[in-house]
Amino acid sequence: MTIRVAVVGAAGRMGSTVCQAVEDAEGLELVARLDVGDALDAEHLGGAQVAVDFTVPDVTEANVHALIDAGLDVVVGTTGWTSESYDRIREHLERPEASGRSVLIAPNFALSAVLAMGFAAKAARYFESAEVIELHHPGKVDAPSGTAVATATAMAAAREQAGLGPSPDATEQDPHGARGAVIEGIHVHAVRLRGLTAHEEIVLGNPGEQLTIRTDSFDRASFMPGVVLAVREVGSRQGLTIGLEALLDL
Ligand SMILES: NC(=O)C1=CN([C@@H]2O[C@H](COP(=O)(O)OP(=O)(O)OC[C@H]3O[C@@H](n4cnc5c(N)ncnc54)[C@H](OP(=O)(O)O)[C@@H]3O)[C@@H](O)[C@H]2O)C=CC1
Ligand SMILES: O=C(O)C1=N[C@H](C(=O)O)C[C@H](O)C1
Repeated sequence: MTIRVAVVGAAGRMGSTVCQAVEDAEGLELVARLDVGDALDAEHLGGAQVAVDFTVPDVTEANVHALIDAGLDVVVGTTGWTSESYDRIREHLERPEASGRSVLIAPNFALSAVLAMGFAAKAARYFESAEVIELHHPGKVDAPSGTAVATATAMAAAREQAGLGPSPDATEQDPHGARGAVIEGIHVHAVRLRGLTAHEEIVLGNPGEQLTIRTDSFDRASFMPGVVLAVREVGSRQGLTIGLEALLDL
């Protein structure tokens, strides 16, 4: 059976790549390309069953609520989500009028990134020191990346569960913010550099040793198998799913 798909943010770097991937995928039909100024209503959604949102952090949550109200299942790659915005989507999906609708939100659809996040969470409890460095193209509007936030959050949870305290750090003066953002106690550094696409390095240290976990998306093609898988699977899930790992047998 064919799944009819609408792409929101279709003119963007990811949206345009997703449109092509949907057109190339067996069993998927691209029925709508929407971007800024297009209403998310029946007229513009072209009978789509699943919408894919790659827009901007400021609008993605409102888009998802509108798409649920329009009767679609939704796959979201846009970043900027928080535990509060996830909760609002969960609440919306529990309303009787949203019965049967499902949403999958993933900060990163590349297999290498999903694995790197998993490896980092597994390793976190074994190292005194842990930091995250994310490196992206200079057109990116948010920092740190959604992937880095998810990585740090999962590592912090693993460290807390293992009873680890803060990483050692004698810094007393940092007037320029050189130690980066601190997410759940993990320092996260963001690099923006012409020529890059999407990269992340997780560094973990113990006396006399270091573990480096690195993922590189050199091309947006790296995200497409994950997006296509999510489009195919979202309709058979219940409620809100966070992370592509929920669909993979890792
Ligand atoms: N989960 C994943 O695997 C990945 C996630 N991302 C995330 O995806 C998002 C998009 O990234 P990218 O494609 O590089 O960004 P772009 O800026 O290239 O694309 C965003 C598109 O959304 C459009 N847009 C803005 N507001 C709306 C709106 N209200 N309704 C519909 N369309 C709108 C923009 O239009 P305009 O330019 O006119 O404002 C633009 O065409 C980011 O949050 C990024 O972090 C990126 C790569 C992988
Ligand atoms: O903006 C991007 O390009 C990317 N955004 C996502 C993020 O913020 O984690 C995923 C990937 O890093 C590419």
